[in-house]
Amino acid sequence: MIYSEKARNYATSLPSMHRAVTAYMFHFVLNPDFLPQKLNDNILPFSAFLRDGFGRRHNYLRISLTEKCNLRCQYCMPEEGVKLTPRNQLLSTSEVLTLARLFVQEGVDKIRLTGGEPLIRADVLDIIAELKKLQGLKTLAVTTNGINLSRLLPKLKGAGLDLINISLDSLVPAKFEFIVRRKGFHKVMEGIDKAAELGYNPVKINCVVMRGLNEDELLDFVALTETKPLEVRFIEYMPFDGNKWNFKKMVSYQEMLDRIRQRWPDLERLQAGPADTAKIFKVPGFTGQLGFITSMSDNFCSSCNRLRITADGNLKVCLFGNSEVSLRDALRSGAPDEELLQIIGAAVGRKKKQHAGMFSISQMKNRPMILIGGYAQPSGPDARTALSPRTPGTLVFSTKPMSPKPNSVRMFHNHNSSQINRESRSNQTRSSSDTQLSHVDSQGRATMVDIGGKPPTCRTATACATVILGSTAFRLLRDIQLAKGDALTVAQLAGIMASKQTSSLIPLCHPLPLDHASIAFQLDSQQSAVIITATCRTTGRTGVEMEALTAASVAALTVYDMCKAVSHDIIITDVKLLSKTGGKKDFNRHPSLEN
Ligand SMILES: Nc1nc2c(ncn2[C@@H]2O[C@H](COP(=O)(O)OP(=O)(O)OP(=O)(O)O)[C@@H](O)[C@H]2O)c(=O)[nH]1
Ligand SMILES: C[S@@+](CC[C@H](N)C(=O)[O-])C[C@H]1O[C@@H](n2cnc3c(N)ncnc32)[C@H](O)[C@@H]1O
Ligand code: SF4
Ligand code: SF4
Repeated sequence: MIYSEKARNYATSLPSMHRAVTAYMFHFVLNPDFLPQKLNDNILPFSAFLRDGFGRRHNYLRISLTEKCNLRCQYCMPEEGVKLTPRNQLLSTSEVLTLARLFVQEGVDKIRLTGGEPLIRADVLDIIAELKKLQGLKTLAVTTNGINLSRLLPKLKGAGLDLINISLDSLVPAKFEFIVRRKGFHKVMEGIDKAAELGYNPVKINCVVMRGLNEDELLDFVALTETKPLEVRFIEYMPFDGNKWNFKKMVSYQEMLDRIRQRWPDLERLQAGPADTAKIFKVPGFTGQLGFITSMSDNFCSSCNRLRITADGNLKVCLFGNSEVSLRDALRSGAPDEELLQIIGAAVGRKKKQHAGMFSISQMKNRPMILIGGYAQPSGPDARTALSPRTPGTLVFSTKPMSPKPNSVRMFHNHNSSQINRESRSNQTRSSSDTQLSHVDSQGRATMVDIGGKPPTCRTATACATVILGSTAFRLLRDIQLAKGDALTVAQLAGIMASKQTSSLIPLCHPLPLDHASIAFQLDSQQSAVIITATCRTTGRTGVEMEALTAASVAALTVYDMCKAVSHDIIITDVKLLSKTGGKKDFNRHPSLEN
């Protein structure tokens, strides 16, 4: 990074004609890490201001034209909308164009207009027409929700729009309206058809896949590519400020691919562009293709070529980074190009190697997606309503889907708890989307179930174990005459301590704060046995039966250990759960033993 900084500083002192070449050479000479990668790169110099410390060249600029939107997608923005930046603080048409010109001059050759909803900005046609005049800009693209598309597209095309990406998360009109909280399904479909009719190929369709909401439509979306020139891209649901992202809502690339491969086993992987967000596939013989945008499970940061300008004029060098610098302020204070470039170069130079991973980014402070441009934030109560396991009930949409399967009826419901709750696996017949084991991921590896979204409740569990001692050991234990001492006192402490260690012993068990743990003994002289009963209580999101079972088992082992000098013929048996309460379904084997 130091090398890049030096290159930039020196370069800005030169006449602009020599700047890029000189900065390039400095980079080459001063940065030892730079050489091997450069040899693989395009030989042409690229502005040092747009190259980061990892050698990534940022030739793709995403400009957010507005913070406003005519939809309220649950994963992107709260129903009431977001607090909007005052109009005078948003970039004007000429400011957008000035900044775009500067970036294109430095090497940006692709600009995507996004938002909010870019097509509700009144001057969008003028902006496109003016951008199109920039020398060096090869691709001008828009990402839109498609509501205004069929009406505007002929003019957008006339103004020079090269590529169009359209968001569509459901093929079921009622579900579409539920997700976006507005009407408009047919308008979006018309927009998609219009794009195909005007020759856009592929027309990219962005579908954010969310568990329990639209994951059951994957195959229907793929089927759309049979005859239409579409690239349907399944996007892993991403966390943004306030969007209540939760690991369990995200359907991973691997899981999606597995499901699609079950239907189309000969799905072919295609070669994607080096900086593409999507991994591309095709069903042989289909007109279109499909893709997966795997920001969460397999990030594509190493080939990142993106920068973004927010509608209020901040440069954001990473979607998941929260450092921003105001180009608007610099522009309005009359900063010349050189100074703007210094600001841009410094920000690009600070860009991190990659985002911090899905757990970290879900914790970090960032803008809501709607205010970044590119995707938005589900926030507010409704996002939870749609997805949270707290919400009881089943939402059923019986509207006939646009599906090639004639009789299928779409349903979506909050079945999350069946997937996250270790208590509730079981006898129920499961839907196909439910068949995955809760402790096994799509690759068959162990996973700890995410219980973060469940409400804490008071939960108890009682388990028992029986230790058959034989008459001599039984008598010595009962009369506290064992050489090792009072077996039941030691076993009682051992059981309590073990209950607190359960999550360390059982790999996929959650650590739980125990409110109480107790061990009781019954002496059965007929059987010469000790019956151990362990009860645990917590206020938490998952049950305590493993704690109770662990406590009973370890107490039993301790009894064994205390008595083994007397007999090796000791049997530990009947380790079982007797009861549990406070979860989705209570369980009671022997009501008489319940606490
Ligand atoms: N991690 C990450 N994901 C991004 C970024 N830009 C876009 N995406 C993801 O890509 C999805 C679709 O974005 P689009 O606006 O269609 O843009 P795009 O994928 O760059 O489009 P193409 O130009 O067709 O490649 C978004 O919803 C994000 O999931 C980025 O900079 N970083
Ligand atoms: C913020 S929107 C802006 C452009 C336009 N309004 C649209 O919906 O296409 C850009 C893209 O981000 C995606 N997006 C928004 N929130 C997201 C999230 N939480 N996770 C993944 N993608 C998201 C949207 O589906 C959309 O394709
Ligand atoms: S994703 Fe966000 S910006 Fe795009 S249509 Fe939905 S609410 Fe609007
Ligand atoms: S997360 Fe940041 S570094 Fe990674 S691809 Fe997106 S913008 Fe680039």
